[in-house]
Amino acid sequence: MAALTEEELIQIRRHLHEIPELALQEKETHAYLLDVIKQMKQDYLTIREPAELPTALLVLVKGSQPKRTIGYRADIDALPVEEETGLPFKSKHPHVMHACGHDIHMTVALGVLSYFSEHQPKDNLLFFFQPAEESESGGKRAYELGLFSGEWKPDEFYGLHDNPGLPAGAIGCLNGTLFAGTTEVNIDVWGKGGHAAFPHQAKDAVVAAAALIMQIQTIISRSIDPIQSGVVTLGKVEAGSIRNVIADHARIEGTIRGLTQKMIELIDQRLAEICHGIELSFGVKVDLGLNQGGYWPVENNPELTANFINYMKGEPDVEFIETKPAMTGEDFGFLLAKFPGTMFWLGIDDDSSLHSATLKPKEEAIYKGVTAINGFLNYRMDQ
Ligand SMILES: CC(=O)N[C@@H](CCC[C@H](N)C(=O)O)C(=O)O
Repeated sequence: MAALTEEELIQIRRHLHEIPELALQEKETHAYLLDVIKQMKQDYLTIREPAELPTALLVLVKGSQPKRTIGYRADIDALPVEEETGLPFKSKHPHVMHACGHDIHMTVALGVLSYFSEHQPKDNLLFFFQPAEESESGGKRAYELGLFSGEWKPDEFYGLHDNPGLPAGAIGCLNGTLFAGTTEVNIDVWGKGGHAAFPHQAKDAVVAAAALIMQIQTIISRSIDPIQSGVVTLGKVEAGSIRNVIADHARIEGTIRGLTQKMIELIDQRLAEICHGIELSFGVKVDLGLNQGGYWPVENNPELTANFINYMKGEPDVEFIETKPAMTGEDFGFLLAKFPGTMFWLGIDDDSSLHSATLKPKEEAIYKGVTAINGFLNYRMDQ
């Protein structure tokens, strides 16, 4: 089979888009990726399906004169979002959608892999199809399970994220911190239930949670140097069962973002203090759970990233855009702390933001992305 064509890649992307799966549940996606990869020329490929992380997939392409192993990572999970694009190939899985464009990430990786399955690379190439980027720390899990040891250890690692704010197919990057570090926040407020008519005999978890939410929103405006930046978003709140029963429990889930580890720790600390204050003022118990997982700030390696940017800037067929840091998180930050490398953006030109139910990436980005990455890898392997 020849390297995958633009039309074939679009069909692959549409199929992946139809079968989104949540973190660590990516069985159908894994099986489909495997099927596509097995149809490629196998002469230089070794495929690995790690039992310890069953939805992950690693493929090593044997180089002709290897000086190094270059890693390339694509994340494969989706989000609990009900799709509203109206596309003929919209998600077949209720309440799950590739709303972060990981279908594009996988397709670009397959395009690059199929090219190098036909044109043996000089260096070894390691493709890592990674489960669980949105939650459950797939990158960190893979590392801690030892998946990157021996011949599977990359000397340098690259990965992309799609970006609706950039023209389709444009490459964006920054030599520095590209993405924020994040901490998942879980808060349980425990009060005392009761009759709606007798609030003085209860400890209302809803009122305490409401006050807590408003106080948390003062952390960024009152405790953080305005010249620096951070984010606290509380995306999910659950409490109560019926209008006339005072709730004894409220659950709040959210995420903290900061461009440095110090910033994240400062926000974590203020959050703990505010939770304690709510306990005192409302007579409730507040359990605060913080989990950073592998969502460390995405720090691009200075030398490798300068080289990457230099190539992309000099390539007439690539539209390169120097970007600012973003408050998105990525567990590729963990892998870049273990292996030097570069994360970059691929433009998909859409009015909808990442994580929205109406995200519709422009598919012309796929082939442009594959071409830019193939060009960069060939350039890198000549160095
Ligand atoms: C690119 C992207 O959107 N990534 C996610 C990563 C989530 C990290 C973690 N589960 C959290 O919620 O903090 C993002 O939301 O930025």
